[in-house]
Amino acid sequence: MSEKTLTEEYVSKFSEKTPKSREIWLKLRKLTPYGVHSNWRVFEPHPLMLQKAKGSRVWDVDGNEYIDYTMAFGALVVGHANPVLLEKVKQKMDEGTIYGYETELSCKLSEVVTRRYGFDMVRFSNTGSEGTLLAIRLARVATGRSKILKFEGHYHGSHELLMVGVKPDLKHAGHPKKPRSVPTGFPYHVVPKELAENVVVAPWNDAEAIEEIMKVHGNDIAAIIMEPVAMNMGVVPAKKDFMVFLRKIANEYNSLLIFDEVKTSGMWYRGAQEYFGVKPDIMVAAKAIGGGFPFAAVLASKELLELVGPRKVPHGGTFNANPLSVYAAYVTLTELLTESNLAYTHKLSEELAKGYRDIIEDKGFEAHVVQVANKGTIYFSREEINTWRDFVLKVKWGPWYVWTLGMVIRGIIPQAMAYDEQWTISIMHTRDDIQKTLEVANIVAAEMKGRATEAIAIEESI
Ligand SMILES: NCC(=O)CCC(=O)O
Repeated sequence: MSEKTLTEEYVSKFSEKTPKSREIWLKLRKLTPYGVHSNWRVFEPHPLMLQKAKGSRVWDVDGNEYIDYTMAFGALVVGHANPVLLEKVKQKMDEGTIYGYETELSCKLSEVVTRRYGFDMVRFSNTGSEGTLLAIRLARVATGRSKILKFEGHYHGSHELLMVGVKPDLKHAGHPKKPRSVPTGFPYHVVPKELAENVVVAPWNDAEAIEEIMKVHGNDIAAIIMEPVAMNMGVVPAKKDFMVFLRKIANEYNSLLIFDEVKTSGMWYRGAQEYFGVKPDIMVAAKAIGGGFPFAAVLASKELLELVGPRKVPHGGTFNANPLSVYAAYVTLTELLTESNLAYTHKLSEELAKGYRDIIEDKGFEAHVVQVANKGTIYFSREEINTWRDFVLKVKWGPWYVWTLGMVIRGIIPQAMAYDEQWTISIMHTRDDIQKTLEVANIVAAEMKGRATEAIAIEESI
């Protein structure tokens, strides 16, 4: 009888520990595709079904406790069931959940948000997808141009306008310096050809390539949109001089610069502009700023945002600025995601990264850690990852999968359970959590050392 591989061993242990998750998932799979309500939750052999959460911890339906670094894909920098927030929101709920009217608090929150991020005006909605949709619409109307430049591998939500070059299959993606506008879902054309043609795709962190692309398309580009730290190929920050270059070239061609800060707005007090020293024309903030409630904000100058209005640029949404999300965001931004609390998350994140680096060095793994503010990931590759192509071609997925399972079966969810995601550290994580995580990481690494891991192919997760 052949011996089990470590992958097989961990998959068996995972299944043994989570039978109820599996049972529910098998039922759910008959009712919703892949048994998940967001494609990002697909996980082999089955996703976890959670029961409850508190602080840095989550519990699954089998009663297993985990230290969680998914933090709802970064939406929970305040931590699970933050007591300060919940106490207030529970009381607020007695006053009703949604009105379809503005409130005094939506006015106060607009003041807080515009002051914090340094813009004249703001429009609220619920999700990052809605936010990037409005940002693109505004840019097109403001410039009278149709084309958008985005970066290969960057994800801006699940709408057709930007589901191009998101996780392109390299067989179809063309030259690395001049990527093709591959629609997501290829070859099924989820995104109509006419829409994909209006999206010009460029390589991340490659100023030379962008200069050439802008020479061809620059006068038709309404906006350059980016995640300032690319979050769907692990964690790939813009190089600082690249960011300065993007601001400059956008100005040169009269294109707008849009920061999709769905994830980065929860990293620094003033968002990515604080870290990069570059200010966008339009900022889309979401996830963490709502404290775990659906909330997004599109920020821009008065000149740009005043294009929105009846018989002008359409923008609506029944749930926009609903009193619960608004109150949650207000408490989150004024009491919880303070400068000192965010600095605390950065410190823990640095400690985690250092601990992981020590383990990698000690075990001689072909891997490295990237950490920025309260986010980070381990790449099973020694080489630096700067672009989507690097990510696909240089990172090994077998060790990543084994590592993730090895941690999960010992009570640590090291990052969102998708290969392209990262860890998020909340203000409710503790030094003790980091310590425990590193102890487990040491055990998993010791088991992995010297054991081969099966090569696995990466799959589109959207
Ligand atoms: N980085 C991608 C996400 O955060 C998406 C989560 C989801 O839509 O479920």
